[in-house]
Amino acid sequence: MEKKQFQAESKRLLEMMINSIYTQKEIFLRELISNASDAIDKIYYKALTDSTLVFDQDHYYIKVTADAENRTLTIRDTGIGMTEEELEANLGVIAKSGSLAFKREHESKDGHDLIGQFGVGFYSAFMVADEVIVRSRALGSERAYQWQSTGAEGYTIEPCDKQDVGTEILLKIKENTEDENYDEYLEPYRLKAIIKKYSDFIRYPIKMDIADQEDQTLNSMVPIWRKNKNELTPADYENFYTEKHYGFDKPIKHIHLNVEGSVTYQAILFIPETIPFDYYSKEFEKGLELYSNGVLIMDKCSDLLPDHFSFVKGMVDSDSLSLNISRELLQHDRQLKLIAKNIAGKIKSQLLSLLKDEREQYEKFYNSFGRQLKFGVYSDFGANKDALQDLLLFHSSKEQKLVTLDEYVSRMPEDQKYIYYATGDSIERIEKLPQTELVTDKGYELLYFTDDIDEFAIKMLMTYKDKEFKNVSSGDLGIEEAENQTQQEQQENQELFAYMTTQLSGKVTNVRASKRLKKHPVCLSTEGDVTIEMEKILNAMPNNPSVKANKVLEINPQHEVFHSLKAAFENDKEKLNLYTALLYNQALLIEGLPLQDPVEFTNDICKIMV
Ligand SMILES: Nc1ncnc2c1ncn2[C@@H]1O[C@H](COP(=O)(O)OP(=O)(O)OP(=O)(O)O)[C@@H](O)[C@H]1O
Repeated sequence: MEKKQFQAESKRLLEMMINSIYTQKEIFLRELISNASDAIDKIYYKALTDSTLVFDQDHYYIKVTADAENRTLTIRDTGIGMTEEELEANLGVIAKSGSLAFKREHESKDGHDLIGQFGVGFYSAFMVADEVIVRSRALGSERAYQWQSTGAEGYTIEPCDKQDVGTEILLKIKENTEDENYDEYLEPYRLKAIIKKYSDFIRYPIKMDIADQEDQTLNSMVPIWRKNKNELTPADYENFYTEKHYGFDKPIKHIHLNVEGSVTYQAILFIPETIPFDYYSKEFEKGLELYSNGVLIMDKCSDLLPDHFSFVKGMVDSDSLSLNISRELLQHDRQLKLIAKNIAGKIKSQLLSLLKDEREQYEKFYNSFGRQLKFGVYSDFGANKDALQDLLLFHSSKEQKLVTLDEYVSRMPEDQKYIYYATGDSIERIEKLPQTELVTDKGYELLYFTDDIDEFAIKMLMTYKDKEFKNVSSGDLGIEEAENQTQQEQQENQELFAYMTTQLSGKVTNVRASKRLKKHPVCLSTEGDVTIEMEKILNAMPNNPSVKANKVLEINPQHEVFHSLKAAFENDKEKLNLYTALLYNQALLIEGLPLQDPVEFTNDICKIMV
């Protein structure tokens, strides 16, 4: 059977390509500048093997000229140029990349990789131009040719005059429409911004006449991430941070990576010092700048950073990414996943060494972004908790400063079963909590949780180095002497506690003798998973899930008040009711919980005064 070739309707193909593959029109300039840079690189390559050719960097540049009056934009290069046949082959056939063919012939060994590979970028010019005229003179040729096209209607090629080797691409910029302002592509400052954004690290100078300055070079040219770390000073990194507008602060640390192996990439990452104003809001977008071959592909690639490191700023450059023809990133790219994983590991080890060697700096960082790390422990059902637990810090009752979990556990006395913590709005408040008395009396260290995420994160962690976490206000504290003593009181006064529990029904689930109080008469504790602090936080949420903690009113059997309760239970139930209400309200106040009826509370106090 005869095999037939597919026929492409090239007119329709071109139209489709021009109008549907790019999401942003401004990238036409990136594509044309990348082509110009490739054309210069080709001379560089040729010079490597051709001794009659000398590549003197100073002779090569790209020049962008806007003529608003005549609505033309010209991109000129001093590159290798195209012969008549090459104009025909490269610009007359869609998806034919002369650069890809060239690349296959000349293996790159020194990072001078050509950018072009798909053979479509050039046509993006038709997104902003009605007509494109290419004048080109190839290296080693005496003649120049002109390729001219209005897009879908086809093209013509004819001889023309051009003195120097290279290519000149003239775009006749479209008239404005209702939806589209094409004038901006004739405006020098706008053009400069587009060039800075995408083509800042093109190796050759990109020049433009702006205001009174002729031939101003717009791009930085040398990507500092390709430089040797030893050649760079801290100031170089700081300047880069500022120039790239990563932040207004001075970064705490930079990470310069040059990774080769199963995945190859370079990156410069920064750990900022201060929180961006929108950081903890939903407007904040995490991500790193992503470059392929020094050309910007994406300005916020979120897949490169896990949420728990969303504060990191910086860029990644890799030649091993799979791009689609619009030079946008292919989703689910395996290489990208590898890079992201690698980067997360590097950030973590940098933070760990900061914690180890520059504690003060780490604490500065932690004050800004520690909350994000704790969110990281909690979210995704704790998937990242093991990776993050050693980066956490909490205020310690013993040290009166932030300590790591490892520091806490390493100095636990042998008889201490749990890692104890207490929750509250501030350190000062927690210090006064009656529930902490027994634990601190025992000489045990206590961690203070003042951030609303703290307890949620710790519940997700459950244990650290096999030690369970214990809220001083909930359940059994695991301290034995206290256990035996209160057990007796509890049994002897069963009826009193049962009576008080009935009095407080709906408010507490139990009243009992406290194991944790030493000097204070009462406190609230909880039974079950939900603590009072968690109840407060959950109930403050917008979709109020109305979660209730099972509260227990604990009475200190060693306190004198307890004798009054016992006496009232025997002789005067009304007095006992009054005392019960008073003690319950006091316990609420200590916890920072609202009183249901403050007027009744003050009346009750007056009753015992008169
Ligand atoms: N300024 C130029 N100087 C010399 N050759 C050029 C120039 N612009 C384009 N070409 C030639 O035309 C070909 C097609 O260009 P086009 O931009 O469509 O694709 P590409 O650059 O190869 O690939 P990509 O679509 O990935 O950018 C190039 O491969 C190159 O051979």
